[in-house]
Amino acid sequence: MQSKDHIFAAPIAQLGDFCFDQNVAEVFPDMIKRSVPGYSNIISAIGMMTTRFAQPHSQLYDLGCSLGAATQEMRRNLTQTGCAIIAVDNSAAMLERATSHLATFKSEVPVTLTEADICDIEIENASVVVLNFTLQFIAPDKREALLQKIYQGLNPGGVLILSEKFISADDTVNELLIDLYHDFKRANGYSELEVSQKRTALENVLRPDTPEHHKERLARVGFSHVDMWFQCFNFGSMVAIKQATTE
Ligand SMILES: C[S@@+](CC[C@H](N)C(=O)[O-])C[C@H]1O[C@@H](n2cnc3c(N)ncnc32)[C@H](O)[C@@H]1O
Ligand SMILES: O=C(O)C(=O)C[C@]1(C(=O)O)C=C[C@@H](O)C=C1
Repeated sequence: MQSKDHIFAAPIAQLGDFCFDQNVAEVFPDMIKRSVPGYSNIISAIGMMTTRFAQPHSQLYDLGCSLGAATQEMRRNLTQTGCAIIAVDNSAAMLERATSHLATFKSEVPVTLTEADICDIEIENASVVVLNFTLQFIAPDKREALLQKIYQGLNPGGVLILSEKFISADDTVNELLIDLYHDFKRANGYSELEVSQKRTALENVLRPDTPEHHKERLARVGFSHVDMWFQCFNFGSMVAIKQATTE
């Protein structure tokens, strides 16, 4: 039975910055399902792209894995031999639950769960790298170096799947998408107070970029083929492909 997200349901006098602590980890499946439009579609597509892009005897990375939803979907859809998945998160509470969650599924694919800052880990012999609503929580001045490391650690023909909350470069559209997003949250049972308090708590920790900024930065670090494959309101997912040597 999944616990319901009521974290911001009551007035919080000293509202601090949002963090992925025990309270969040306990309700995370409900929180992310009711807070990210298209989340389940994105997770399914990560599985489909794993089937296409995973290379034999390579590594796949889930960076900011939370409870391992993307890791499990990659594992379920891996048809190549000799692959291993490395799932990284800097929240001990998330990893603790990821360990028990992933253990409930049978699989021959080895998964290494690592508690670390994704800015500090090595990426090597990678065919698939997933940043599923994680980069937005990385300090903006650290994002390019992280993406550069990912690009360099990817094998030719490898893919980065980057899902994010976005801002629109057009103020009018940005306001519309934020309003539609809040309508989405209300339709999913969140109160005005929950929407408002969560928005305040996220202000200093979730720093979204425009799709254009993402595309420019991904091209700058070396990706040859970049575009959005999914968007719903101010949330979406991009693919960035490292040129295969035969091209
Ligand atoms: C919105 S959740 C990601 C959702 C998850 N990828 C999924 O698909 O269900 C963001 C995650 O990134 C993790 N995170 C944030 N900053 C991090 C960092 N610097 N290093 C590692 N993990 C980080 C958080 O602990 C949290 O679990
Ligand atoms: O922007 C918001 O209001 C959100 O709730 C988004 C968001 C996210 O994109 O990661 C923030 C925290 C949780 O991880 C779930 C969803």
